Amino acid sequence: MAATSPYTVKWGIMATGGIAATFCKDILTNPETRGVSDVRHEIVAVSSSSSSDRAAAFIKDIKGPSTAKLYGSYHELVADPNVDIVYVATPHSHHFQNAMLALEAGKHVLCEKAFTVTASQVKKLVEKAKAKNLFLMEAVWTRFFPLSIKIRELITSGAIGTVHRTIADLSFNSSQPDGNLEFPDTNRMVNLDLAGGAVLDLGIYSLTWVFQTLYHTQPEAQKEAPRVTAASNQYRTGADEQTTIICQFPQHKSMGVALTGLRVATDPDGHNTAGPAVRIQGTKGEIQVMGPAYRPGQYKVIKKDGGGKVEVVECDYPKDPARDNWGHGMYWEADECARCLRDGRLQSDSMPWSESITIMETMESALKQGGITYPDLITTDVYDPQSPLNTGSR
Ligand SMILES: NC(=O)C1=CN([C@@H]2O[C@H](COP(=O)(O)OP(=O)(O)OC[C@H]3O[C@@H](n4cnc5c(N)ncnc54)[C@H](OP(=O)(O)O)[C@@H]3O)[C@@H](O)[C@H]2O)C=CC1
Ligand SMILES: O=C1OC[C@@H](O)[C@H](O)[C@H]1O
Repeated sequence: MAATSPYTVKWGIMATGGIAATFCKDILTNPETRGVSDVRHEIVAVSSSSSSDRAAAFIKDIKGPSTAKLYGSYHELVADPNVDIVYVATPHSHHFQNAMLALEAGKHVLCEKAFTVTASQVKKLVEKAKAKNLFLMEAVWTRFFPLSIKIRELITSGAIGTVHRTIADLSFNSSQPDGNLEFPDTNRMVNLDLAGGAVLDLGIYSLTWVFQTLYHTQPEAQKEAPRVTAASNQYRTGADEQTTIICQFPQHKSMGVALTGLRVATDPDGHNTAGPAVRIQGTKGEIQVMGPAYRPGQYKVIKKDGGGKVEVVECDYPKDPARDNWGHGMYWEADECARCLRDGRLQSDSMPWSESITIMETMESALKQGGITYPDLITTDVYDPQSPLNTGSR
């Protein structure tokens, strides 16, 4: 029998910053290096809001195909008939306007986390995707790791009994001796105009662990939005520099604690000496995930009746020797997009629209309780193709 050829998805890349390079290098790796043969990826166009020269420098940097179209505007990218799906890799402040620009142009969308700045913006994107029969997904890559899938399976199979609590932390030590953070005030990590702050950049991962262990694993009819209690410390820019979010799921008698911050680190020495980044606690035992929460390398299963024995599972991120030994782990979410497009699915079961909305509502509530407010330009849910967020006139 003849082998079926892989389904090829044609990507258009919106923005040329750090994560765009990481993602593109991943999708340029040979899928066979991770045991995948049913889908493959092509980069057919790259756009920069600053210039087409910047797009050209980007494609050179990632050793991308010379056939890729190079655009000096996001509008040109979304108008390219050869592009199937747009990867939105701009700062979170821009996601709503940029993703809507692509959906309006009839493109499927994979949008970086945090999906948007407000829950109302996510809802508008979902409505548009539904109305136009387009695929849309928040790029929470961590959900697609074999490690995450395995842990969700362990939970649903009852391996650690009924899960009543998850504690997850993603925090970096960016403190300087003068009391400031290491980022200039204009940097996207702390700049309110770019939706800066710990929650939207890092807290989303702590919440990912809370949600994928206490919410996603529940039967559809029993999914329960959390009661949210939160507190933030504000940085001098007005962004949150440290936030703690308690998610209470009363019907399930469970609680999630999502910690995030830029003052002290989850992993102070970079060797996980301080212990797990995530603890998933059930009646029959506990799963511990060794950080960082966005890209863990190991988990442990500690059983209540395990007699002191701990199962330790290492998790690999396959590399491609033909592409400078590259392989970061973003290819798995890209493979999921390809399969959804191939199968005509508008949303992924692993990161469904309803869950993105509930998580965004959780973050919005936490930020409100922490007294964090973002400018109108980036919180509006009114789409404007000529918004400076779409035209690049910063
Ligand atoms: N999944 C993951 O592991 C990670 C995800 N991210 C997410 O990706 C997004 C981008 O982050 P990252 O790549 O680190 O950011 P960078 O600052 O490195 O890049 C952002 C890019 O967005 C474009 N852009 C458009 N307008 C602006 C503006 N006003 N200010 C700055 N940049 C602008 C620029 O590209 P151009 O000039 O070409 O238009 C710029 O290079 C964020 O939402 C972040 O949360 C980030 C890191 C890791
Ligand atoms: O998504 C992310 O993961 C890694 C962090 O370094 C980065 O700030 C964040 O955007």
